Amino acid sequence: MITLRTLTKRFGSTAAVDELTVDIAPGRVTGFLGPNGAGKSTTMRLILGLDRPTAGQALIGGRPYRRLRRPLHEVGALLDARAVHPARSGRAHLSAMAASNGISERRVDEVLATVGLDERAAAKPARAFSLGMGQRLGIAGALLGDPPVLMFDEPVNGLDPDGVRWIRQLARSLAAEGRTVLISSHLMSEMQQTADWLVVLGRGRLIADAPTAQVIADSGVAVRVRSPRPEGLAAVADRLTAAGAVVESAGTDELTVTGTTAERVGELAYELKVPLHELASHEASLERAFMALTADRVEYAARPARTGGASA
Ligand SMILES: Nc1ncnc2c1ncn2[C@@H]1O[C@H](COP(=O)(O)OP(=O)(O)OP(=O)(O)O)[C@@H](O)[C@H]1O
Repeated sequence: MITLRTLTKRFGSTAAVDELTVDIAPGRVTGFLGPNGAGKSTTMRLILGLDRPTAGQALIGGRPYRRLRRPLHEVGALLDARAVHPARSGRAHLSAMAASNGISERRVDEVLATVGLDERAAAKPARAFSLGMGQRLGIAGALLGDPPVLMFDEPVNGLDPDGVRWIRQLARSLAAEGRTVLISSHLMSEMQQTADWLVVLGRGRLIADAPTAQVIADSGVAVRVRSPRPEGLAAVADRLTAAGAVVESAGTDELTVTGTTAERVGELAYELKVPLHELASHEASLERAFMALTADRVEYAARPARTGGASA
């Protein structure tokens, strides 16, 4: 269990993490989401005692990191896959970690096998590692002490589709063993498949803490609208935005709308005399749910040119 209580970290006038209170429970994969700069990495660093909070607490199994007696056996983390000495081999890196924590060389063999690094790959110097091999080595390091709590920051970064699937299965099996698994990622389709639960941050604040399926269901259906008349479509978009719907434009002839119904869009198009070539409802994806949740909390927003705003 990871427990955050009014956790706050300021850098000058920026609140990177702002009074964050949430529990990350064992036995499930929790996806940690948020736009760039939302505070995910800072939160993970605070949990690991790499930064000191300005206020509040981050606890692992009820204790702050600095009070853990055998940290490697209580929490394992992959934060930066490049944080390995470039001249050191993967095996030497893990052996050094193991030796300084009273862990046997046999466990090094075990974790290398778990992450799929064979003898030859593990003998290479870290500078010769691909990004994917670096991620696997980082995960091997996180698993070394067989900890009940695991945190992976962007673990699928640089992995090929096989590697992505492997991470998904690993995360799910670690959670099924009753461990706490916290994973940050920007790949929404991947998180939709991997995470049972989501914690979503926006500008350092908690904006969702709910089962993945609920976050998606709450965002409702997405309505796709196509018209050969860009001006007419822009007028429909403006009216929908004014009524509180979230409108995204894909080019000048297509909109995706959440927070309304296909019926409402059809009536509006009829009222404004806009011919439609397509009007269809789809179950929302996590990608769309995420955009709706964080629309007004992104640091750098790209606004659709014709609709005059994507937020409601
Ligand atoms: N050492 C630091 N000094 C000053 N500001 C910082 C520092 N670390 C982070 N920040 C700021 O804190 C905020 C949160 O950053 P953080 O890296 O935690 O976000 P993130 O959600 O992990 O983003 P990303 O998805 O881009 O990795 C940002 O505004 C960032 O610029």
